[in-house]
Amino acid sequence: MDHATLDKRIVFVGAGSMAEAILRGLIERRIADPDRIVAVNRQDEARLADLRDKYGIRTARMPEQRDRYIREADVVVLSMKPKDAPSGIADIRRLLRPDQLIVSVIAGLSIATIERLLGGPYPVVRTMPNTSSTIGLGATGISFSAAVSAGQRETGLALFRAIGEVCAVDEERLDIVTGVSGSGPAYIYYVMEAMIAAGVEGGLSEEEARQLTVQTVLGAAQMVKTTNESPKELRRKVTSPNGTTQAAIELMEANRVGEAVSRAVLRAAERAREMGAAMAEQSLSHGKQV
Ligand SMILES: NC(=O)C1=CN([C@@H]2O[C@H](COP(=O)(O)OP(=O)(O)OC[C@H]3O[C@@H](n4cnc5c(N)ncnc54)[C@H](OP(=O)(O)O)[C@@H]3O)[C@@H](O)[C@H]2O)C=CC1
Ligand SMILES: O=C(O)[C@@H]1CCC=N1
Repeated sequence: MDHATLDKRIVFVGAGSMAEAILRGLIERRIADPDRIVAVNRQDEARLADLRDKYGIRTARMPEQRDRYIREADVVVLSMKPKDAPSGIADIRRLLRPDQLIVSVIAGLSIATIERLLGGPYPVVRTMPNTSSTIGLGATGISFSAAVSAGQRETGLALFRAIGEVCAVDEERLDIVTGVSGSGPAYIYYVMEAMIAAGVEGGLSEEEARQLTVQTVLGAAQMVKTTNESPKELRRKVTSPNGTTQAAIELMEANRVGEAVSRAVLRAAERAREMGAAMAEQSLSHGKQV
C-alpha cells in the first residue's frame, strides 16, 4: 500500500493495547518514524521499556519529560482508559496549544466533554478504531470538532487510513461504531474460541482446529469483501438442503444466536453512551479544578 509518510510528532497519552496497535501499525507500514513517536503513562515503566525495545519509540512517565514531549507534539493521542480520562486530560490541559491536533480513541468520550476538560474549543478528532490496526486491517469510525481545519482533517484521516479502513460519521454514531467494529474483533474471537474447542472435542488436535478455524474466518471475511455478495447469500450457498450446515444453523436459530449477537452490538453501543455520560459528569468537577 502506498501511503506518504506522516511527518508529525505524535504522542500517545496512555501506553496500552490500543496505543500499541496504532503505533505498531504506523511504524510497520512506514507511515511514521519511530523516533517521532512517544508513548507516555503514569506508572508502568516495564510497559514503556517493552514498547521502546519492540518499536524503537521514545517513552516517558509523568511528569517533566512527559510535559516536554507533549508540548512539542503535533498530534496528541488520548489513549487512556475511560476511568482515567477526565483527570488525565485535565492534567495535561496546561501543556496544550490550539494548533496541536487532539485525537481521542476513548470509547464514549464526547468532543464536548474533551473541550470542557480542555477549557474551550480545540481541534479534536474523535475516533473509534480497533486492535486490527496493528496489522493494517483496522476499521475506524471518525468525526471532527468544529475547530478542525481542512489540513488537520486530512492528517486525522491519513493517520487511520494508513492502518486500515476509515468511515467518517456524525459524532453521535460513534457509539454504534463502537458496538460494531470497536468491540467487534472480540465477538469474532469468541466464536473462534468456541469453534476451536468444538474441533478439539470432536477429535482434532488444537493446532489442526486452530488452523482450520482461522482459515475459515479469513476466507469468509474475504469472500464477503471480494465477491460483493451479501453474507446471507453466501450463507445460502454453503447450506445444502437438509445437510450439515442447515442442521447447525437450525440449532443456532433455536438458541437465538443471531438475535443475541445483534443485542450484544447494541448493548456495547449503550455501554459507550453510559461511559460517556459518566465522563461528562466527572468533567464538571475536573473542569473546575483546572
Ligand atoms: N482495546 C481496544 O480494543 C480498544 C480500546 N479503545 C480505547 O482505547 C483506550 C485505551 O484502551 P486500552 O489500550 O485497551 O487500555 P490499557 O489499559 O491497555 O492502557 C491504558 C494505558 O493508559 C495509561 N494511563 C492511564 N492514565 C493515564 C494518564 N493520566 N496519563 C498517561 N497514561 C495514562 C495506563 O498506564 P499507567 O497506569 O501506568 O498510567 C495504560 O498504559 C480506552 O479508552 C478504550 O476505550 C478504543 C478502541 C478499541
Ligand atoms: O472494551 C472497551 O471498552 C474498548 C472500546 C472498544 C473496544 N474495547
